[in-house]
Formats: sequence, C-alpha cells, structure tokens
Amino acid sequence: MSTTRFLTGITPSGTPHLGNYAGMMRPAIEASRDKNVENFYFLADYHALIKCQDPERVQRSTIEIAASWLAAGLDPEHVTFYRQSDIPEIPELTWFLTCVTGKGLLNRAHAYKAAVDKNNASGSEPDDGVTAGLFMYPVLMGADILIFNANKVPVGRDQVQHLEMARDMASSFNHIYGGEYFTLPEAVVEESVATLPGLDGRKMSKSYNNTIPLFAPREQLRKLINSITTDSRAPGEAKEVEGSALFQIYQGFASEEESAALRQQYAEGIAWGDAKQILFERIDREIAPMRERYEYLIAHPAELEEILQAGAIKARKLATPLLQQLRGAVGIRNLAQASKAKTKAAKTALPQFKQYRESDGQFYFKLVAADGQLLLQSLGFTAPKEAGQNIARLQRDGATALAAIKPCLQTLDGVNDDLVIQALEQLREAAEQ
Ligand SMILES: Nc1ncnc2c1ncn2[C@@H]1O[C@H](COP(=O)(O)OP(=O)(O)OP(=O)(O)O)[C@@H](O)[C@H]1O
Ligand SMILES: N[C@@H](Cc1c[nH]c2ccccc12)C(=O)O
Repeated sequence: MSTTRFLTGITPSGTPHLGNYAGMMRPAIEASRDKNVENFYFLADYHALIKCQDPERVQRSTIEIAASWLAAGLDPEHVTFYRQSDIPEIPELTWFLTCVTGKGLLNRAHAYKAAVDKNNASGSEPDDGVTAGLFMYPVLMGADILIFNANKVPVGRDQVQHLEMARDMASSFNHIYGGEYFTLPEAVVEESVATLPGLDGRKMSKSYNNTIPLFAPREQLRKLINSITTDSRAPGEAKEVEGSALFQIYQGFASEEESAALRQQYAEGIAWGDAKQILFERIDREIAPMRERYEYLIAHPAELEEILQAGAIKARKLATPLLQQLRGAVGIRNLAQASKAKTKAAKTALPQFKQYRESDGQFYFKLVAADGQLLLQSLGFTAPKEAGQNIARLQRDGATALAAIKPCLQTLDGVNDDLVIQALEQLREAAEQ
C-alpha cells in the first residue's frame, strides 16, 4: 500500500515569526515524525516574487526560513525538504495546468478578487496594479502539489480555495488526457492550532509589522515582549485573560498547567511587567536550544545550499518521471516513438463497458465514455450471461446490434445514437490494433 503524502510550502517573503512557528512549523515538524507518512516541505520562492520584488529580501528570507525549519528540528533525512525553484518540472507543469484551467476559475480566486474589489471601490481600473503573477498564483500552487501527487496539504483557512482549484485542475487534466495522472489532493485545516496575536493584539503577521521574530536574539526578544500592548490596570488589580495578547501568546507555548497558573496570577493581580517576564522566560526556554543551531546555519549558508540541493535531487526522482509521462500525454513526444505513443494514448482514452449486479438481484451493463458520460444503460437481466451476450453483440455488430437491443435499454437524456455508435466504433478500432 502506498503511504500518504503530506506536502506544504512556505513563502520566503520575510523573517519567520512566533506565529509561523507555533501555527505551522512546530505542528508540521511533530507530524513529520510519523513513519506512515511521506512529507514534502518546500520554500515557495517563485511565490515570493508575486508579493516581494526586493531580491535581497527574497534571498535573506530564503536563508532565514530554511535555517528556521532545520533549527526547529526538521530532519532532511526523513522528509523531502527543497526549494521550489530547484525543481524545473514545477514551472513546466504550471504551463500544462494553465492550459486546462478556465480563466473564469481564476477570476474567482480570493486574492485576485480582493485586488479587483479594492480597485473598484477606489474608482480605478479593475486590474490596476494587478500582475499576471498574482492572477496565476493558484496554478503555480496547483503545480507544487500535483507534481508530487500529494494526498494531504496542511494549510490555513485562506488557502482552502486554492486546494479546491488544484483538484479542479487535476480532474480537468485527467479527463482531457484520459488517464489517472493526478491524485486529487485534500486540504487539512488544523482548527486546534492557535492563531497568535502580535505586539498590537491583531493577528501576528508580516503584513501588519507586529511580529516577534522566531530567532530574535535574547535581549531583543525581551524588549519586544515588553512592548506587547496591555491595558492600564495597575499591579494588584485583577487582570482579564480574555483579549490579552500576552496571555494568548503564552498559551501558544505553555502546557495546560502552566496556562492555568498564569490565569490564576492574572486573577490575583500580577503586574504586567512580571507577566511579561514569565512570558519571556517561557518562550526563551523553548527557543534558546534551537537558537545556536539557527545562528550557525545563518553564518554557513553554503551548508543550507547543500541540504537544499540534496532535497532537490530526492524530489526530482519523483518529479522527472511524472513530467515525462505528462509530456507524452499532451503530445510533446520524441518523434521517433510517435506512433507507439499514439496507440497507447488511444487505449487510455477508450469508452468502457461495465457489468454489475444491483441490490435488486438483477444483472445490468452500461457503457461509459472516457470522460465519464453514461452512454448506455441496460434494464435488468435475470442472468449475468444475458448482459454479457448483449455487450458482445454491441461490440461485434455496432449500429445493427444497437437497434436490435433497444428494448433492453433505458433512454438517456442528452445521448443520441450517433454518440453511442461512435463509441462502439472506437472500441472496435482499438480491438483491431
Ligand atoms: N499569527 C499566526 N498564528 C498562527 N499561525 C500563523 C500566524 N501567522 C501565520 N501563521 C501560519 O504560518 C504559515 C505562513 O503564513 P504566512 O506566510 O501567510 O504568514 P504571515 O506573517 O501572515 O504573512 P503575510 O502577512 O505575508 O500573509 C501559515 O501556515 C499560517 O497559517
Ligand atoms: N500559498 C501558500 C504557500 C504555498 C505555495 N505553494 C504551496 C503548496 C502547498 C501548500 C502551500 C503552498 C501560502 O501563502 O501560505
């Protein structure tokens, strides 16, 4: 049995923060220790170019995020850890998928729609300032996922629509080229993972500039924690945990007992300064052991490069043969082998007869086109042999047999005899080859 494949990407467009760590990296690293799953983690640097056109920042962020994953315990021996831009099969697949994706589907993508809505609201042209990169974002993401035929993709809520689109692209391609080339991936949204607030109480996010960098040096970490917004209650006055960013961040790191103890101290009127000291100590306890490794890796980017290159080799062992197969499927082929490929492609796209027994105890058959359309549906027969004989007649005599066995068939909306005869012809030709 094949193992389940998990895949997730992180866009290197800034410095990783405590929210990225608690909300994504830590649970992903814990999950990666499960021996029954295959894990793919990658740096989505092509995606970074959509929102960040500062080359130094892209490079810096790639280094910081790669070093963060490794320092936080990701083991590149057990997972496939790579950089998107090291896998040339991804942009090539992006093009194949682009050609089977409706433009209308992409018009509905949240990120693109949000940009258009903003322009409409301000009276600008709808596509003002919108790059084709932003528009195509879901296709690139689809290629990231489909190139490894990932089954499960852990993502935040905002990415669920992209997974639906990836499924659409996979089924369109399978349908058009008549084969099970792609597995349909599923989003995994971990509801139990907390969203950490930032310094100002809103969601901690690069875009809000309210983050605490995951590997801020100790003294900077202390300073940032001291700047978390609190209310003006004085020492000795009872404090509310509800709506306290400080408490929520603490919960993202502490055990249940530790959280209960701080809740008690809030009720007893702990001074904000002391609560901040407790938060600082708790976070530093978790981060300090990793900080040394992080700083080492940041100072040795050649080692990071080597780890990513090894990851790319591992990843391409899967991507290269799949892409080869896809090239053949779409008709980009070695011309010396063209005729062979043609026969094979024709075979994969054939209609099919199916014979089965229903719960009423009767035997039935149907004819299904390669794209899944139902072309013929029989009524029930008492013996399986009768169903088999009718199939054999249709295969042998085509149109004549179809006319003769009409009374044993249901009428189907939207299907005419020509369509059925064409399918029977196609089956006959294939059998003759
Ligand atoms: N405050 C947060 N709490 C928990 N998880 C978070 C938080 N912010 C981001 N994540 C998770 O980290 C991963 C990377 O997210 P992302 O790069 O969007 O972070 P971000 O700082 O919000 O960036 P941006 O502002 O550019 O969207 C995602 O899985 C996301 O769910
Ligand atoms: N778009 C994702 C990052 C990403 C790119 N490709 C992916 C493939 C799978 C999962 C996530 C991704 C984000 O912003 O968070």
